[in-house]
Amino acid sequence: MIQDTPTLPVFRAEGVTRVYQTGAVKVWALRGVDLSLTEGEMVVLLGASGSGKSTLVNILGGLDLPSGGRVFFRDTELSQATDRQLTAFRRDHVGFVFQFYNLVPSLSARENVALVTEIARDPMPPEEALERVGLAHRMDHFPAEMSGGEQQRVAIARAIAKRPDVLLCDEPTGALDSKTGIQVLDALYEVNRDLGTATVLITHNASIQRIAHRVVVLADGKVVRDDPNTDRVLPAQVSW
Ligand SMILES: Nc1ncnc2c1ncn2[C@@H]1O[C@H](COP(=O)(O)OP(=O)(O)OP(=O)(O)O)[C@@H](O)[C@H]1O
Repeated sequence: MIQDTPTLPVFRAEGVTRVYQTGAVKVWALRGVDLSLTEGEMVVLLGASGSGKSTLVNILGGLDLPSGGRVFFRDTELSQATDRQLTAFRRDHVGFVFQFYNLVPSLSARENVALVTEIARDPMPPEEALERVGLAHRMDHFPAEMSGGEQQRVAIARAIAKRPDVLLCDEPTGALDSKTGIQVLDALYEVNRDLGTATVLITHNASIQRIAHRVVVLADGKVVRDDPNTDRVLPAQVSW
């Protein structure tokens, strides 16, 4: 068993709602979510398709605003922020990892990561970011020359190279088989452990919850479970 319990709040959501309106039809994607995320914590977010996971993570990451309720990043209220403030928040504090890697095909792994480090305030060298995700030997490969898991690890290197405070991952292993999926989880696990980056990981694979400090389950736009994981394991111990 691995014991490490971080404590300070990095995100706080209070009564968050999100209603999508398409014509006359309203969809209540979030129906009053209360949640806090602690500095350095790894949270796995589970829930059926349509339960509101991506909506919640997009709001935490400043990609979207709630319809009601309040969201704070440390002392800053995101739910009151202007577009310009949200852009600055995302640039300075958030790394995103999505199911599809969105790498530039004509650029090497190193160059894909350098796209971000060239505009960040205090970036790590692209080489260090790639080493952290186990790709020291693939720096000059192009996306088409890499496996899905390697491409996703380049995407993780790109997300962490600007040293974000939080890493928001929406189905990062959704397109991967078990072997490459575990390599991707290893990279996320080590970033969280070694850099202390608070991490939210959305997944449909319930066995992945075993690597989390805390497990949150959404159903129908509400938190129906929010529990610490007292028996954390390494990604290699997850049965896929
Ligand atoms: N842009 C949008 N316009 C209208 N409805 C939307 C929009 N985005 C999401 N929804 C609806 O909001 C609800 C929650 O969607 P969300 O994508 O947050 O769920 P999810 O739990 O991430 O699902 P999945 O696991 O399938 O990705 C769903 O009913 C979805 O159809």
